[in-house]
Amino acid sequence: MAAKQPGVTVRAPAKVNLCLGVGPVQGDGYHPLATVFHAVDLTDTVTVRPSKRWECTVTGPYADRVPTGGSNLAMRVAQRLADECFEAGPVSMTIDKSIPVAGGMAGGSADAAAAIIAIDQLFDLQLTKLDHQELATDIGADVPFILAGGTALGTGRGDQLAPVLTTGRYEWVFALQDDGLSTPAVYAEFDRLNKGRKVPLPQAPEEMIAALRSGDPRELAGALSNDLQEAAISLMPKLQKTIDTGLAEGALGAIVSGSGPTVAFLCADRAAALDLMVGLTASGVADDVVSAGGPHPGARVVSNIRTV
Ligand SMILES: C[C@@](CO)(OP(=O)(O)O)[C@H](O)COP(=O)(O)OP(=O)(O)OC[C@H]1O[C@@H](n2ccc(N)nc2=O)[C@H](O)[C@@H]1O
Ligand SMILES: Nc1ncnc2c1ncn2[C@@H]1O[C@H](COP(=O)(O)OP(=O)(O)O)[C@@H](O)[C@H]1O
Repeated sequence: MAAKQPGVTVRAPAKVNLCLGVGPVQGDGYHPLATVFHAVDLTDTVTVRPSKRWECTVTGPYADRVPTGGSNLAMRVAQRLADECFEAGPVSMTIDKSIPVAGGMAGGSADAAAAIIAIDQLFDLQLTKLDHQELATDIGADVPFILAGGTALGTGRGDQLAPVLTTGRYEWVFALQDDGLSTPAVYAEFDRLNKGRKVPLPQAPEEMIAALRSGDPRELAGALSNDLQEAAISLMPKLQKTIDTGLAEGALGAIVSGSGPTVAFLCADRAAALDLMVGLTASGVADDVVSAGGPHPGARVVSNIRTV
């Protein structure tokens, strides 16, 4: 086993589901989805260096909420590749975390996607795109999209992807909560709320796809939808006030991001986003407020470290 360079740094984006259609739970415990993923320029940065022993350090505002052992999704990727590939071995990993933890923005998936690219390059494994996708799908349903980035239709568990044509750039404000929501708990709440109802299979989101092609943020705002929103609000009722406040403060549209509890607000432009950040911060309906634009590329190498 020999690393080809002293270190590799990869950056990976957060996502918001612009629409999230959820079908009835299947025998494997997963729900069939029809979702449009959208990557935004709120990113985590993962650096790997060859090491004699496994190490993981997390920095940034959410560091204390992220595991550093084998349950860290990025470490899981690195350890899997070390087990499976003769050329790969232990690494010292640093995760600089800006994506909220358990926020419905795929932060753990972003780190896992970054680790796939970083370990491949560090040990020159020469994995194919298909190898990347298969490993990503195995780690988690959101990981394949984070590798791809941009805006994409996700079906199956959310891991079957097709790119969606978009025009222009969209400005978002995200209202964050200190407490996270567990993804399995939100899906379980969706099942509980729908007990006795016939949940249809999710349909292709044609209105959303047309809105993205138009490039008009007002049209996009009208097409936002999330079948998990009711469940997320049921588990965290204060999110309804966050949504109402952001809309009253001028957001074009609002949606719980994935399984929540982050709320995503779509704004007319950058100036409107900055105004909304001020309004949301002053109202106290979020523990933190950040802005980001999309679409953004998927996980990418930002530097090959040449000196140790
Ligand atoms: C809800 C979504 C929307 O994009 O993301 P988040 O908002 O959590 O980031 C995803 O479906 C989350 O994807 P991800 O967090 O990668 O899920 P996984 O680790 O594969 O699965 C965790 C658990 O979520 C549930 N799950 C996940 C995906 C899916 N299509 N149906 C499900 O029921 C299952 O209970 C599963 O055991
Ligand atoms: N690299 C990682 N970053 C964040 N959380 C991680 C990571 N690896 C494992 N986890 C675990 O996964 C859980 C969900 O994390 P995250 O991906 O941020 O949430 P979500 O699925 O809501 O987007 C966390 O509570 C944490 O225990």
